[in-house]
Amino acid sequence: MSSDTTKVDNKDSNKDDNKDDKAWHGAKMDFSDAMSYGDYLGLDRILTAQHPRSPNHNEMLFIIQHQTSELWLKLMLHELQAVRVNMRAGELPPAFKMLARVARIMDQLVHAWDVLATMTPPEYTAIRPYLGASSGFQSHQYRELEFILGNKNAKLLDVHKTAPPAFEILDRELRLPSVYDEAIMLLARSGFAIAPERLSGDWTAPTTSDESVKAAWLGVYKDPSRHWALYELAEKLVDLETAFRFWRFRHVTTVERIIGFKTGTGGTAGVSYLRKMLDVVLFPELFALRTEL
Ligand code: HEM
Ligand SMILES: N[C@@H](CC(=O)c1ccccc1NC=O)C(=O)O
Repeated sequence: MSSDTTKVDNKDSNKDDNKDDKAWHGAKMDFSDAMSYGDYLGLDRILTAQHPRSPNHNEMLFIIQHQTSELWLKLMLHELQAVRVNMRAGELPPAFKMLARVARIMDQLVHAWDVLATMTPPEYTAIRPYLGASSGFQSHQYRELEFILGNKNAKLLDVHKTAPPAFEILDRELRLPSVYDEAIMLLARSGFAIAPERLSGDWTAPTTSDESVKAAWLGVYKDPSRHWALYELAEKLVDLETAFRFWRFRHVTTVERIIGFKTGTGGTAGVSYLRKMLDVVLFPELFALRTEL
């Protein structure tokens, strides 16, 4: 009896298997004259760009972790450049959508540390001698992200002086108003009194807290319904900065877990340098005002 049941079940599942076999019926199979998935995505280039230098199994993880991070950085920069254009044009809803996307990408990069943290100190020690003086410190896309968010530092351009395209891009970004500078210009255009020196001139300096800006954001937070768009903008920026802080924290804790307090391959003190970066505040007034609400 029970074997009969089994038989019937098998028969049924075989039938289902047959159905599954045909599920792809009609799929195009010949791409000799048509663009395929791999063609569209340039997979021949992306999937042949992993060149481990050590004989160690774990180097593939290290390479792919960084390559995928650079792709996400590329998308973040693409979105933030459009955010800036939209803010300048007063088109806030599309800017909100893009800012939300950037914060979610940053969250994804925060969680990506879980994958890298599966690499133990001995595993990394086997790879590290093959990295030479290379380091994330030299990531021009990361530096551009810091700059577009207002954490400017002209001295950090030096590392790119022998790589002309990256140098030019960073030099240009250094001189442009950041996304946060654009937000402050919006405050001014909405009628808030912003100190004139905060609205013009040298954009190459890192963001510092300004009393007039803080007073303006306070005005927004004290009457959200009257200034809804600015309120929404402020909260989107706070979301993004919060995700970025988590990323910095996961970086320094993962680095400490893997290399302890060794000097970095890029020449900095390592963990103590990365710990200092935890003090960076991208949008200072947006955090400072909270004490006063
Ligand atoms: C085993 C994993 C990692 C270790 C041991 C490590 C270590 C370090 C160290 C020591 C520094 C300081 C600069 C130096 O002297 O080299 C640094 C900077 C940096 N790393 Fe990593 N890192 C790791 C993974 C990553 C990953 C996955 C990324 C993602 C793209 C990354 C991005 C960066 C960036 C952007 C900087 C510059 C930070 C700044 O200037 O504020 N790192 N890293
Ligand atoms: N700075 C790291 C090396 C490192 O992590 C790294 C090396 C080459 C390419 C990307 C890297 N990732 C981030 O810094 C170290 O000191 O071990």
